[in-house]
Amino acid sequence: MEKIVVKGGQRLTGRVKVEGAKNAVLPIQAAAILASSGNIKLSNVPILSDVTTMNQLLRFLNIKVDFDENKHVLTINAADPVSSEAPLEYVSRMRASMVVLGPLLARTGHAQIALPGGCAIGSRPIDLHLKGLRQLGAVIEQHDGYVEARAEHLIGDHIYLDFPSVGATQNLMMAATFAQGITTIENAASEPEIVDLANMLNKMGARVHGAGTDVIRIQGVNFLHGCEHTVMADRIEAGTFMIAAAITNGDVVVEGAVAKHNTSLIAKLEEMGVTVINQEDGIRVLGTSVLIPTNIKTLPYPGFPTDLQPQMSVLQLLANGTSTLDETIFENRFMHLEELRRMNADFQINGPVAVLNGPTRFSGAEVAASDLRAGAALVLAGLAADGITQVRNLKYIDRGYYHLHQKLQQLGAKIDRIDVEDKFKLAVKPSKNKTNQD
Ligand SMILES: CC(=O)N[C@H]1[C@@H](OP(=O)(O)OP(=O)(O)OC[C@H]2O[C@@H](n3ccc(=O)[nH]c3=O)[C@H](O)[C@@H]2O)O[C@H](CO)[C@@H](O)[C@@H]1O
Ligand SMILES: C=C(OP(=O)(O)O)C(=O)O
Repeated sequence: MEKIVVKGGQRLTGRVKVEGAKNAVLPIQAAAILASSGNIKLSNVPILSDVTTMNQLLRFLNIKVDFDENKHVLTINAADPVSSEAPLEYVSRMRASMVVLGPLLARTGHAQIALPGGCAIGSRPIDLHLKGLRQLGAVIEQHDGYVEARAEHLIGDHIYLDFPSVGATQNLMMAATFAQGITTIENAASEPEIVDLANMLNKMGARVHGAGTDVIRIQGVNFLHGCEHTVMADRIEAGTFMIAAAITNGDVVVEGAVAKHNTSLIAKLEEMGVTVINQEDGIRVLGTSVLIPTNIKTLPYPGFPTDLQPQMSVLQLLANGTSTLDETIFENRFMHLEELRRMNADFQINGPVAVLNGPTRFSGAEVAASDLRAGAALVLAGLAADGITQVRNLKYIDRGYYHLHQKLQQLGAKIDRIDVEDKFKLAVKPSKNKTNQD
């Protein structure tokens, strides 16, 4: 078992580079299923366990996948006949496996996917995905823990989403590329990752219009082919480093970060007294010694992203007074706060609202990540804490952050990733060499 160990108190300075976006590349990998000829060549692909899981799932579906990790280039070829079943083994490891439903159904007329169930942050139903696919003419049944969809032909329709679900919008957009006629998705999600997927689909020969707004129109085509595409920068990873800079009163340039993708975060950082400068090569964040409290509500894009809420709660807890956090997207996304209590945080949770009483003097403790962003939040709290913080359950952090500890190290953090077994072995058999325990 590995842990991230942080000795707090260092001001972060310097430059850090953002990877390609996890939440953009996963649906884009799934979209490759639709290409019955040619290679899909993806650049700027992040090296993350979720990307590996999606690659394994594609291979299981009889699709050729080659990931050149040195170059961050992923080549996918789905020219051979594709099988249509995604078993629980993959779906349970990564909920985003669900986005193969739309493309599999469109390509093969059949898709059988293990039901994902909930996860640590909430229940995460897929009713909107299924409702939309039914409107396109799919017959859908649930049995033995699977959802099974069939459709000889999908036919375009007007779909209204009760909530602008990111995954449902992606699944429906991909299914509709092969539907006869025109599909309109109203109250569609407008996240930048939706735009990235639409751009990629259009390079494959699809006709998707309006992505990035709340009405997306897709004119069906008969055939999609290979293309080349560069995955957008990860706005959540970028935001995590921007918050880390603010947490340590640092001065950090987040290279490759796109300001227009993080306007809500920038507005909230500025409200708290942090200086944010939009530069040609990224975003520079300069901290402040006195953070002003602020109230935050998570919302669909362009509202404040739920995926930055746990990290931002750490900054709010450092502010000079009481802040609130209203989590409207996932009903159970405060798990990190209970761990932060072990680091001296003072807060009350009233349903979807957390009242965070700052200023907090975090003290180091042993804590465990319950999900990806909770893990990032605990590492960030460790950067500001007195003493040593040890964060367990790194498998969650590895889903969405590439070399988080090394990147923070480059910025001056005293942070390491250690194998607990090795440490134990070291403790029982001390080496003659002197080791630096910092
Ligand atoms: C891989 C990926 O891109 N994951 C992101 C995606 O997840 P994901 O696509 O799962 O998120 P959704 O936008 O679908 O979910 C948002 C809300 O809608 C609800 N809902 C969703 C679908 C449905 O059929 N019925 C339903 O009720 C969910 O329970 C949740 O409360 O968007 C979330 C919201 O920005 C982010 O936190 C995730 O990081
Ligand atoms: C919730 C997240 O991802 P997923 O939807 O893959 O669980 C996330 O990226 O924070």
